[in-house]
Amino acid sequence: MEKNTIPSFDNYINGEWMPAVGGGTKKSINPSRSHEIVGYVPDSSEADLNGAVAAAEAARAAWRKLTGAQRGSLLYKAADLLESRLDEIGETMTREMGKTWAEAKGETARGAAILRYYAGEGMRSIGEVIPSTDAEALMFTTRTPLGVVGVISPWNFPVAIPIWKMAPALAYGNTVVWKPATETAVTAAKVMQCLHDAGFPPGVVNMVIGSGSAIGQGMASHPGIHGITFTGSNAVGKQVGQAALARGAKYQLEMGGKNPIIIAADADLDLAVDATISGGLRSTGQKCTATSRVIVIKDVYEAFKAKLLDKVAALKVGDGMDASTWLGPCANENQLDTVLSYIRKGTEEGAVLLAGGTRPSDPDLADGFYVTPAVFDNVTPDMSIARDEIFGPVLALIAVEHIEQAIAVANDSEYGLSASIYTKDIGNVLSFVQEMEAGLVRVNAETAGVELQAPFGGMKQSSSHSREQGQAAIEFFTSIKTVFIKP
Ligand SMILES: NC(=O)C1=CN([C@@H]2O[C@H](COP(=O)(O)OP(=O)(O)OC[C@H]3O[C@@H](n4cnc5c(N)ncnc54)[C@H](O)[C@@H]3O)[C@@H](O)[C@H]2O)C=CC1
Ligand SMILES: O=C(O)CCC(=O)C(=O)O
Repeated sequence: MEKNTIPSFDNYINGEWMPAVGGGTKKSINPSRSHEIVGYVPDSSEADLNGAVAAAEAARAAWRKLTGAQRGSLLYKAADLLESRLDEIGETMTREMGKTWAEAKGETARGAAILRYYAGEGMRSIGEVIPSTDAEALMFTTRTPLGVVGVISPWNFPVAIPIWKMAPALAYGNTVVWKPATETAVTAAKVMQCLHDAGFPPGVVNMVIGSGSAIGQGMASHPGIHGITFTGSNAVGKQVGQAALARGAKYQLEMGGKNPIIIAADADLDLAVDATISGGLRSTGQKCTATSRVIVIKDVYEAFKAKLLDKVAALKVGDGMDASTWLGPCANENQLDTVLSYIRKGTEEGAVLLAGGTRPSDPDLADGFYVTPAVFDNVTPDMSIARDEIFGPVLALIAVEHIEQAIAVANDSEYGLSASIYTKDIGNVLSFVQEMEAGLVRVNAETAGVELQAPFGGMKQSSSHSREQGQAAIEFFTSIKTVFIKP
């Protein structure tokens, strides 16, 4: 189906591609050149969602009865297909949300690795034997799937995040209805095509593309969805959680971050600068694990700042498909507006903008949602740029006297997702690891960079206190059943 050579994509329901019942479509555009349409995608309504939920419900009994190994074999096939389409899917991701092609391909490869990890889950232990007080009885735990799982995913990791939700959901015997972000729905359709080609039975995994208010909220309130897993903003996450709680469904929320990096006086400053740049500015700062508060001990503040500014000045902003680009555009116009408004606010509240924070002067970039990477000096912990999640290429430098103050400032946030420290001092490391209120703490490493085999999630407002990925995923996607058997 082509509209003037621009491809159109459909929902995927009960093993078939189909347009939205009402026929509505939306454009997915390229944030590097906003006039360029990447594809038309469905603007679905409740009728489409109901169809997908009904298909997932009809498929779930047979899917649950397969062995874990049988389910896993389909995940292995999907991984191979995703990997074989890495360039194409990576390019689509770059054209839809702007991250560089290298990052997009890396994320797609990570998607394949996640699929393989959970394919193997089908062969691992799912329970334990517990001694009974009855000498004749055998007591043990097993796991049972939730049923139909709703997956609401954002645009910033359009392959990895939905896969780290869908792969365990499917491996543990659930069926899935997936609502991707419309901004990256073409990428989603290409991921879905891999699952289709892998041969999942009709109805086991479904995709409905549409607005958050219609399909996302519709999923959270749908009585046919037994568990809902969400990644995105705090405001929406809380609505999803409340709607799920109101009807007694299980929910899991991964939301924002305001992640600090602490630079101790004994840090290797070159490595710390590289980690700050990579953690804070890759993917244009649009990671929930992105570094945004850079807390530096005053003894090395000026030296660190000079090295940071040198390297930030060398970062090339441009189209992510251009091999020389280091930093793509913001993913959409709202993100660009948010970033520019925080840059204004930062200056108004008394921080000093040392670099970037403007639209690039290159006329070739005028039609994209570009902003140059910003570094703020003289930031105090009460300023908006030190408190709110900006989700853009903005680094806020905060000077502190000593490590205790650094950790106190780092903890002075409503969020608690990831945090890092650069130091060689074991005392600093131990204080940081023990006192830092974050779900992911990293020593001599950047704040971003989640490993698929380890639990991932935040403290405080960053999550619903659950964990995703690794073995932790089983806690959300299954219920424990305690079995007591007596002759
Ligand atoms: N934790 C993370 O990884 C992410 C955080 N964000 C944060 O959110 C801010 C806004 O970005 P958005 O794309 O607008 O995030 P969002 O929270 O609106 O979108 C995330 C997902 O939720 C869906 N959604 C939107 N409204 C919904 C509703 N009422 N009920 C159910 N689902 C709904 C969206 O369609 C998308 O699939 C960003 O600036 C950033 O701060 C955004 C994306 C990812
Ligand atoms: O840092 C990462 O690799 C993952 C980040 C993430 O989960 C997110 O931005 O939602």
